[in-house]
Amino acid sequence: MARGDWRKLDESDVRVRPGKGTRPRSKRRPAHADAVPAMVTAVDRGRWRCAVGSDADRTVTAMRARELGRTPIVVGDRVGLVGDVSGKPDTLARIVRVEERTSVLRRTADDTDPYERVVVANAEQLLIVTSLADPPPRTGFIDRCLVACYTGGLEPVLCLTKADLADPDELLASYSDLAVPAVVTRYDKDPEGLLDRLTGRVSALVGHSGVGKSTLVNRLVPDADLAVGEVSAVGKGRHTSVSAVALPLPGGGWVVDTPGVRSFGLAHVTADDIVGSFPEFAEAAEECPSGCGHLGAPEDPDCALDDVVATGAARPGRLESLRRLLASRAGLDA
Ligand SMILES: Nc1nc2c(ncn2[C@@H]2O[C@H](COP(=O)(O)OP(=O)(O)OP(=O)(O)O)[C@@H](O)[C@H]2O)c(=O)[nH]1
Ligand SMILES: [Zn+2]
Repeated sequence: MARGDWRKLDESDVRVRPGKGTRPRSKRRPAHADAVPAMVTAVDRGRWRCAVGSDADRTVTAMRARELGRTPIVVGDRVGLVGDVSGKPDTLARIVRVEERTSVLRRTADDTDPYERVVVANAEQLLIVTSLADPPPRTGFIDRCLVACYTGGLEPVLCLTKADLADPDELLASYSDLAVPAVVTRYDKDPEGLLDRLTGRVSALVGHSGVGKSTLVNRLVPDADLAVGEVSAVGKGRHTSVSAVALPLPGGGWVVDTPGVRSFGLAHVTADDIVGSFPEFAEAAEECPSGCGHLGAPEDPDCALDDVVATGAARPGRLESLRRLLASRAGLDA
C-alpha cells in the first residue's frame, strides 16, 4: 500500500451498514446543503464539542444525527452542523456530515476495547514528545510512532524535551537517515522553534508519562488547563478523562493532546505499507518473494531491498532505518 492510501485503513470506510435498503427514497433527508462546517475538538459520551469554522471562540456542543448511524466521529473530524449552532448554554447542534479524512491516528486495541480505533483525524503532523533523560528516550516508541505516521498520513516531528539534562546529538543522529524534522526543548527556554512548526496547523501530540508533555502543552496553550476543564463538561457534568482533546494555539492552529494513548494501532499495517513510505525501495519491493517481510537475512534472505543499496541507489542507513521500523511494528516495546 503506497503512502497516501492509508484511507484503506479507515474504519469508517469498511463499516458499511447493511439493510435499510427498503426505506423509500422520498423519505430520505435533504442533503443539508446549509450545514455549517466545524471541527470536532472533544468527544464525551455521545456529545461532540465542535469549533464552528475551526474558530476556537465559537464552540458548540452537538449530537450525531440519527442518519449517521454509528459512524465514528473523532477529534479533528471535519463535520457539517445543522440546528442551533449559536453555542448558547443548553443548546445542541446536530452533526449531519463527516468529511473524508486526510489522515488517521489509531490507538492499539486493549483490554477495555478490542478494536483499534481512530483517536485523531486530519492531524497534519504528529509531535512525538520524548525526553532526552529522566526518563531516557525509548527508540522503540519513536519508531512505532513513525510507522503510525507513515501509514496514517501524518508528518512526524520529533520533539526532544529536557535538553538541559542531556545532549540530543546521539538521538538526532539515529534519525537523520529518516530525515525526520526535530525540535529540541527545555522548560527554562521559550519553545519558539516549536511554536513556528505548530502555528496554523493541526498537530497531534503523543508521549509517555513524565516526558514533559503537560509542561509543553501548558507552555504552548496558556489556558490549557481551563480548556481541558471545559471539555470535561461537554457531557453530563461529571468529570471524565477524555481520550483526545484539541486545544487552540494563540497564533492559530490546534494541538491535539492524547492522554492515555501510549501505542498505536499497527496490527493491520503490513511490511509493504511501511516500505511505501520509502520511495527508493518501493519498486524493488515488488521483486521480493511474496510475503517477504523485507527484514533481510536471516528472516528474509531473498529480499530485493539489499540490491538497491548494493547498486548505490540508496544509502545503507536508509535501509537500516527502514528495517528498524519494520521490526518495531511487531514489537511490544511501545
Ligand atoms: N529538567 C527538566 N525537567 C522537566 C522539563 N520539562 C518537564 N520537566 C519535569 O518533568 C516532570 C514531568 O513533566 P510533565 O510535564 O508532568 O510530564 P508529562 O509528560 O505530562 O507526564 P504526565 O503528566 O505523567 O503525563 C516534571 O517534574 C517536570 O517539571 C525540562 O525541560 N527539563
Ligand atoms: Zn523484501
